[in-house]
Amino acid sequence: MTTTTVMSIAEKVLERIYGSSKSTLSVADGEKAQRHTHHHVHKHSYDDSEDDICYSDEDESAMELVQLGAERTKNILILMSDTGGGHRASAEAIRDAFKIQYGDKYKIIVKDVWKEYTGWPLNDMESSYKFMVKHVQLWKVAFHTTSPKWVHSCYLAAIAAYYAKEVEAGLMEYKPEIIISVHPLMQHIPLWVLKWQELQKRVLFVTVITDLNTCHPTWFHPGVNRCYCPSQEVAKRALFDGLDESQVRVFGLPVRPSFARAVLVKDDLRKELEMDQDLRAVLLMGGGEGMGPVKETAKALEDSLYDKENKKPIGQMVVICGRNKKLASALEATEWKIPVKVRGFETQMEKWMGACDCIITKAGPGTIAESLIRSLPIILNDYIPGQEKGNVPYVVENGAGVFTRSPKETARIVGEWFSTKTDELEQTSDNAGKLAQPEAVFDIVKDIDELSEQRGPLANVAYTLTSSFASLV
Ligand SMILES: CCCCC/C=C\C/C=C\CCCCCCCC(=O)OC[C@H](CO[C@@H]1O[C@H](CO)[C@H](O)[C@H](O)[C@H]1O)OC(=O)CCCCCCC/C=C\C/C=C\CCCCC
Ligand SMILES: O=c1ccn([C@@H]2O[C@H](COP(=O)(O)OP(=O)(O)O)[C@@H](O)[C@H]2O)c(=O)[nH]1
Repeated sequence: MTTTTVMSIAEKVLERIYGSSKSTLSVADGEKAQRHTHHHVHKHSYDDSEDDICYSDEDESAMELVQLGAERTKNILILMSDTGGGHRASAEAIRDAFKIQYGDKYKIIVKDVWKEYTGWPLNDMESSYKFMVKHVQLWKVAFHTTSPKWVHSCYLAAIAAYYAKEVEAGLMEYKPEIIISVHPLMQHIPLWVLKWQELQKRVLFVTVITDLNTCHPTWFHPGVNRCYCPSQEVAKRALFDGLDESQVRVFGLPVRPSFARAVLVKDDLRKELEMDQDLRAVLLMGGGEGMGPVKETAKALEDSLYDKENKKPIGQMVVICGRNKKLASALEATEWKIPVKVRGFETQMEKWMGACDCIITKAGPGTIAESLIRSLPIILNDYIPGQEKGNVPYVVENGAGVFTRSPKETARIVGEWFSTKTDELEQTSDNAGKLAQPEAVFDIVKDIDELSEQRGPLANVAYTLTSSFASLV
């Protein structure tokens, strides 16, 4: 890809937005489209410091608005997509933590702006993603071939050429003073839009990464105010990809406050969830989509948790199928020798995790982080190539669990944990608890609040100053 090609894509984007081809661009790569257009109805001059803003005459009237609206509720837009269940879970975690910490100070909107405002392929990432991860080699190729910056920048610039205006309209409906992206593909286009609208210094843009280790480089955009990394490993990658230390913070992966703050008693939970009070319990799941070898593992567990000699169960099983309805109906229709609960998409995961003694799951980062908070020993039975690969050593090397793809081996391990190797179960549980970062989500929202406070009330008038934005709403 040559600079000229990137330039022509960027020019096309500007043409789409401003309907003019007279824009003069200086483009080093797809990320660095500088806007020097004649489209400056409201021009403001900034110096390099974020806090030091020089005002023009127009801004004086804005300052009056600032004083009037200084205490106004600030809008936060969280950009997410239901590609898997983890992005929504993290978005909701951040929303809930803001509510707990700051009450009505912020109005939080969680949205898939792509889905609501754009067209194919952005509006249907869920099914494209589901298709690709089902054909796992396809995902592997897509993940790795799009990793180089020039490749994904070109794809995203091409998409922006078609949809930047729609994304702009989407952002404008919510007039956010703060944008939080919890998805790897939601940095570039919104940041371009902010840049073209000269709102980059007024609207706070932060990324919260929801992968624990081998994340895709699209997560790292140098234009963000903060990049929250869940682990030191991800932080290293961010720095390597060009982010500055001042942009990077490591607090952990945001998990819903219902996990972090609730005091849960196993006996009470089992009563509430109508589980057996005495038998040890294994939780079996496969992320929000119910992926991986869930059915085969359930069958194998039925055998390993049944004492044939004494004709009685030595454990019980909970299977959470998420949005996989086919899996749920197949398991519900099965007769089991041991106590089994089959559930669809559960909204109170903290309770099911709190009621169980270990978990079997694919290597989804959300499920892993939640399990660690509940001190659950983890058996990882699958991972999505690319972003989930690195989650396996994260769990195994820290002694919080084991990895095996074999349903029989999985069932054997659980059988031993529940009978002859209870010490190992306890030790693994202790190790898991040590890795837990229940406060991460609160640290993240506190840092965002501090950043927002540093900007002062000026951010409140971001959308009264920019004519082209205002004309959209
Ligand atoms: C030069 C040859 C190129 C060959 C590739 C061909 C076409 C590109 C097709 C697809 C692009 C694939 C994008 C890859 C980057 C995605 C970054 C990433 O990590 O995304 C992860 C998310 C899912 O989130 C993860 O979910 C997990 C659980 O399931 C887990 O929770 C994890 O923590 C999460 O991170 O993936 C996506 O959202 C994928 C969206 C797929 C979009 C498909 C659209 C396909 C149509 C055309 C291509 C258009 C745009 C692609 C833009 C690519 C920019 C990289
Ligand atoms: O029935 C379900 C199944 C899953 N989840 C949540 O969905 C998220 C799954 O995220 P993860 O990163 O583990 O995997 P993904 O689904 O993204 O592949 C976790 O927060 C789970 O607690 C849920 O709330 N209800």
